[in-house]
Amino acid sequence: MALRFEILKQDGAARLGRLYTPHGVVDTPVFMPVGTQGTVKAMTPEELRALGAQMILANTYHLYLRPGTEIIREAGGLHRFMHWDGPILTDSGGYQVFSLAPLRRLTAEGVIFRSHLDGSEHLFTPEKVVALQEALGSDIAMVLDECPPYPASREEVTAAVARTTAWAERSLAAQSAAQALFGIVQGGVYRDLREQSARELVALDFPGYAIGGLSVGEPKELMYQVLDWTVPLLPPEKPRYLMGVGHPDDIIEAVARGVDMFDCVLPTRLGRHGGALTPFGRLNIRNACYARDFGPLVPGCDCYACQNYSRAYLHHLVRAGEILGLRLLTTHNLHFLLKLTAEIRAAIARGELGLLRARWRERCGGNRT
Ligand SMILES: O=c1[nH]cnc2cc3nc(NCc4cccs4)[nH]c3cc12
Ligand SMILES: [Zn+2]
Repeated sequence: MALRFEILKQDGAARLGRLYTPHGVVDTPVFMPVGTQGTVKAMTPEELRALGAQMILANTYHLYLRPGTEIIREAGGLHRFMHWDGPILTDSGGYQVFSLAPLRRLTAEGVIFRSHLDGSEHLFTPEKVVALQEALGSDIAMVLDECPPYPASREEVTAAVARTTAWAERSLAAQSAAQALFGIVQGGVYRDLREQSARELVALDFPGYAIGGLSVGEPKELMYQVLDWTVPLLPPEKPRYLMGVGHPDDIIEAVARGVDMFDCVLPTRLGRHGGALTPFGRLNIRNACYARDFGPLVPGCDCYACQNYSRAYLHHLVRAGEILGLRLLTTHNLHFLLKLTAEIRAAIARGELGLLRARWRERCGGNRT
């Protein structure tokens, strides 16, 4: 099914856009909080909405194994089941099978794997994964693809591209509901394989395209180079989604190269371990130096956590394993990334993304954001 995508402004390769989904309009560039098991961990949908979240991601692999997509279908679909009425994108599970499931076998038909929960054996085929996502009722579904690890040989990546294209074709043929399906470009870090994968998928005329096979441990510079090769080959009038990204600096660099959609577990996963995103890199509140620091988590941050609690209190909560600690850190980290993407959209609207990019580079210097 086609997905209406409007480009309101260009700033270099960066685009300010609007994505019209059955569950609402999304302003792009957009950061999607990750709700792997049908919840963005520790956050209610109302809190997500208040933080400015527009669209969230859920994982077909996890929801298929538990509670099962049939239960979710009987509940009326994932939106009703989890009480989130905004757009939802579901990942197909190919990546999760490779990164989570012990024992898996790739065949031309699909991937056989054992559940990481109880060891039971399952088969994912392109057709089955489309059907699962239709049962979940997500607004945007991803094809079953093969994401090679990093590093991977040319032979491995060549085979992954061929399988990904063949599975993409079968996925389109298996569609029966009005759900937008995105193709996923693979090709590792090999320019010719990226070009081949993009060319083959563009010929299949998907309503949107994801760039896969990145944020899998490769150096940042290599990820940016793969984007330089790949993004220009994708239809400019369709949305581009960089899977699993990411860190603030990576989001800015990818937007500057023409990417519109992002997802990453960083803000929630980092928050659960006491990590906080700041304009100057990261801070870990568990550090003893914060035990008597009565200032805000991040001075100048206007989020609920920074406005109402001290570093000392957050240090205590996280050290004591108190649930409120991870909720407050998650609140701050999601606010940080959602606010950054709002600032990116405003900068593109003003034709000043270059300024934001330069400011971010000088503030962060080399350290990880
Ligand atoms: O090629 C892909 N295909 C389908 N889903 C993906 C999800 C992905 N997520 C990451 N990285 C983000 C991560 C965060 C923590 C573990 S991985 N890279 C990814 C690549 C793919
Ligand atoms: Zn804050």
